[in-house]
Amino acid sequence: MVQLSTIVLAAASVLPSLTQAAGLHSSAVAKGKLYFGTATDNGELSDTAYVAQLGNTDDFGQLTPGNAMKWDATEPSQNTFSFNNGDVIANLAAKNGQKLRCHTLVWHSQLPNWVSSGSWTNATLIAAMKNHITNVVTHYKGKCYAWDVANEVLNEDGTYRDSVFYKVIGEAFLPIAFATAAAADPSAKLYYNDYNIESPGAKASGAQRIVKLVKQYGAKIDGVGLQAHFIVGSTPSQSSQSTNLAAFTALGVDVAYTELDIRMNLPSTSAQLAQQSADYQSTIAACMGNTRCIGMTIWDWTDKYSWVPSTFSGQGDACPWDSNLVKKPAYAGILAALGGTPSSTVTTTLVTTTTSANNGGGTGVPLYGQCGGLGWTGGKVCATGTCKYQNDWYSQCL
Ligand SMILES: O[C@@H]1[C@@H](O)[C@H](O[C@@H]2CO[C@@H](O[C@@H]3CO[C@@H](O[C@@H]4CO[C@@H](O)[C@H](O)[C@H]4O)[C@H](O)[C@H]3O)[C@H](O)[C@H]2O)OC[C@H]1O
Repeated sequence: MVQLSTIVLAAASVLPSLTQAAGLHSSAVAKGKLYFGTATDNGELSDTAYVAQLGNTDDFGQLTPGNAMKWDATEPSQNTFSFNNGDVIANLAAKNGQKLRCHTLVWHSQLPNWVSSGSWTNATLIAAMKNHITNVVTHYKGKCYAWDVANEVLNEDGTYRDSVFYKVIGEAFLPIAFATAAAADPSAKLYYNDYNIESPGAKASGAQRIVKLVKQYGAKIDGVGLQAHFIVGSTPSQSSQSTNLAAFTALGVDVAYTELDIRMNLPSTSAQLAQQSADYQSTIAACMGNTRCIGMTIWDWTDKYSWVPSTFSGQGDACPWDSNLVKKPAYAGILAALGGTPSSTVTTTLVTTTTSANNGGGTGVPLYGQCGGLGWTGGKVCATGTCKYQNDWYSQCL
């Protein structure tokens, strides 16, 4: 009996090093990335529990406003600017010590009517676009780590989308936009941002053409944002994403995952949640494998406020936390790809420590419902070979 107590106390004395939990952002930074972050939106900021986790800088070192900096929000009528909602999020990020990705300056969507339906000439639209960019970027000067200068200007085949900007100005609207943003805030990183450019293909090639175009005009472009609005089970493979990232970074720009979420048909099943975890993990791993993939942002962190259900009928559950703000298996998948240390309870650690002779550790990929792989701190093998997902990690044998 005395001997057993001694063993338990000895195990407890090493607990801090065994149970030190590192969150998503801390783990990303420890591996040389600038941030792991999340989008947020003004309507969510009255939810106290939501705001508490949003400000948890162990998980989130960066925020992106989901809507507050778009053209319809910042310049609803010509030359009348409104920064109230954007300021709320910029100030919150500053208060929390989080980087701010600013989103977005030139986009065909969420444009006020005066832009999308105006009677423009080449000269008047260039002037209006430059005025918008100059005012908005100047207002946030010094506060934005990066700006998504242009968003989604490509069709799926890599040709230009038929936006008012392309129709009236032609492709020159892109270098003009980047040059204008650079003049207003020389220290902000300037990004081209799009979806379905996360694996090689015509649209990714189109984005690479844009990088070259902007550079050819002598304007600054620092990076390409890959939105990564994926679907469970059809997320591009890690190798395809890695090849794709390398094609961008070979052009001398940074890359970042800017709007990552992975949706599924509802209602979700445990198999879908397991696949979602694997899909998040392979995507984050692709970024981790490229030194110029500087950060990762999820498009909000909880299903409670995800944009997905209102946009894609019958789909949802796209985030790493569920609508009760509880971590899903996806969280563990992301953390494993970041090389982070999962949190575990004292009980788990003690059991793990005293059964280390059965340690099944190993270097495998941790998947929902399995244990003994990377990220399962003690490497404990359950009698059944499976673990129960509880709290925020696989903490009990079934
Ligand atoms: O409150 C929401 C905002 O959260 C929302 O933010 C935008 C969300 O994503 C970006 O734009 C969308 C990107 O996905 C496109 O659909 C894709 C169609 O192809 C599929 O293969 C792919 O999986 C889909 O993602 C949407 O058509 C785009 O709108 C954009 O950068 C964010 O600003 O905006 C609407 C607000 O109500």
